[in-house]
Amino acid sequence: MKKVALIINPQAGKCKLEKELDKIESRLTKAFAKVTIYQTGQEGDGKRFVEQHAEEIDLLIAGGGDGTVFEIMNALVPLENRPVFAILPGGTCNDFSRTLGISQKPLEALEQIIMQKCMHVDIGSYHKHYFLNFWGIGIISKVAEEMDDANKQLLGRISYYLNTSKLVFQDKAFSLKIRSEELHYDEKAELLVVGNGSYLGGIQSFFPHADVQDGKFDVLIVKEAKLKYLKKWLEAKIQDDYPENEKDDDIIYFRTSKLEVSASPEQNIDCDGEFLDKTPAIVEVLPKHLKMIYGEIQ
Ligand SMILES: Nc1ncnc2c1ncn2[C@@H]1O[C@H](COP(=O)(O)OP(=O)(O)OP(=O)(O)O)[C@@H](O)[C@H]1O
Repeated sequence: MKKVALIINPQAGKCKLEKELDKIESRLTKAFAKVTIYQTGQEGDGKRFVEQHAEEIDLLIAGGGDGTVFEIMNALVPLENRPVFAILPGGTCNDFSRTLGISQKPLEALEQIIMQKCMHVDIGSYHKHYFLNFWGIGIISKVAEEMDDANKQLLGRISYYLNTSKLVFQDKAFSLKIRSEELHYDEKAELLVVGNGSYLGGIQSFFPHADVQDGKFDVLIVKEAKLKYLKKWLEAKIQDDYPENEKDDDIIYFRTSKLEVSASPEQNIDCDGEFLDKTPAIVEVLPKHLKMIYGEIQ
């Protein structure tokens, strides 16, 4: 790979990457023949850069938090000639970079990127929006909506779970209808998570064994989000083992490549932490759609 572009959000993660930018630039220019570094000034700049320049380059690096990666990836996925994509993690959670075994230390991550180990990864899609990590409705979106910024800054990813534990005591049930080849569902639920990557909120929580090359989502429906499930999810993290729940009627887990989802009342959709739409939606895998750089996958 010769032509490389790094799009960096200098504000992300309390300027984590910006502080290392001189070192990042000198290392990249040593490793590649042509390097362009573009610093975003506001939301939308990353998208414009991709639309104008991505098809001319070999490797595109997104430097920032999950919001920056989401914006850049969403502009990249629809292009016909897509460069190899890499994430230089610079935010709080950096979920997909973790799934790909990329170091959370920027200069170590940069060395992994320079090694250029690539794999084709699945992308989630709905209504021409794309996600790397998850798509969800129900208490998952409420967690993000109700998370205050001060908590997020102070406690980082742990605040995600503190908020979840608050929410399991509230009644958030809605009528959920799912149509997929593997499952038809017509009942009350409090949570639906469609997972692509294995990390959520910086923790390998819901789907520790998710495979980003299998052309399938991991889908979790929780009928009633009792506190015992929160305990199970945390235990699953600790034991690195998803709780098999065939015996537990309140949790349904299945895998699929496409599902149609509707809800009553309509629900806000949380797509990799961004809120763009409400239900109904058709959620689909784009198999092995992006070629991405990976590090040490466990
Ligand atoms: N220069 C900039 N100043 C302010 N916002 C920016 C800038 N460049 C991009 N943005 C927007 O800021 C939003 C948040 O960025 P991002 O998620 O990368 O950082 P973060 O919020 O610090 O990270 P995290 O969400 O992991 O805590 C994104 O939607 C992005 O488009």
